Amino acid sequence: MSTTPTLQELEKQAAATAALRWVRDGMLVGLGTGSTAAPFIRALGEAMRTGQLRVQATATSEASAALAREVGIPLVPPQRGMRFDLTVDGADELDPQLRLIKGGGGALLREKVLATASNYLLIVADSSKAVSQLGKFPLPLEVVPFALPWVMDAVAKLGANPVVRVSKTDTTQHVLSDQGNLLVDCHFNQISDPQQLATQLKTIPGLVEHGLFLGLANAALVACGEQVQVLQAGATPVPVASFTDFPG
Ligand SMILES: O=C[C@H](O)[C@H](O)[C@H](O)COP(=O)(O)O
Repeated sequence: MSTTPTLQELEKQAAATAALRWVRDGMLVGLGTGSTAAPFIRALGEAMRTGQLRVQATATSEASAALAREVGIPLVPPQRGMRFDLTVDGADELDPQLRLIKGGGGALLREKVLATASNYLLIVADSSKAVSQLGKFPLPLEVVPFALPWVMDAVAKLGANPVVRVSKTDTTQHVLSDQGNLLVDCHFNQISDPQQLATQLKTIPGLVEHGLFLGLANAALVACGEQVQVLQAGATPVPVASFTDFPG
């Protein structure tokens, strides 16, 4: 039984489909995780099936790798010297400087690894993700289980209310990342200085990674209804149809 898609689902689809314009034949592509990255992976698989594009890819999660295999995108494992021409990923929040909160789907560690190893990080998002200040969305952390109590104490001292992520269907079960680590969602409400917070979080032992992505995104495709705008840090948004500054 098919249901009518919500406006948010249509926006995710529109942003994801527009991202195909950034892909060139022969690229090594990083595949993001989540409900906006997934339609991009499907659209890329379809473009490969019809012979429009040939690419290789690496995925930021087991879920995205499974989807990529399903739609026929060849996957390559991580290796020395590997750089991605393009990574396409979602975000939980993005601000006008293209600073991001990511990790709502628990994939922040692999996502940050690929984002850092990419020549171009393209974010795809529905209109609800664009904010003037980061922090309404709880900041995800990936934490080694042994270190949990001390990490919780340390982030509370930074002004957060930290909550260990549990399964939506069984709240007695902790959600684990693909690496087998815990996820902690830090409720700050607002993050006035993301760079300072990122620096402080990096000093906490056992905190493997945090979901602040600063200075990593090159552009974001944000859909508002059927219109997709290209956002770049410090630049006026332009409609995707008139954007020409592609990578490579
Ligand atoms: O860990 C998950 C990722 O950071 C996602 O890209 C992020 O949570 C956005 O996901 P969605 O596109 O489902 O809103």
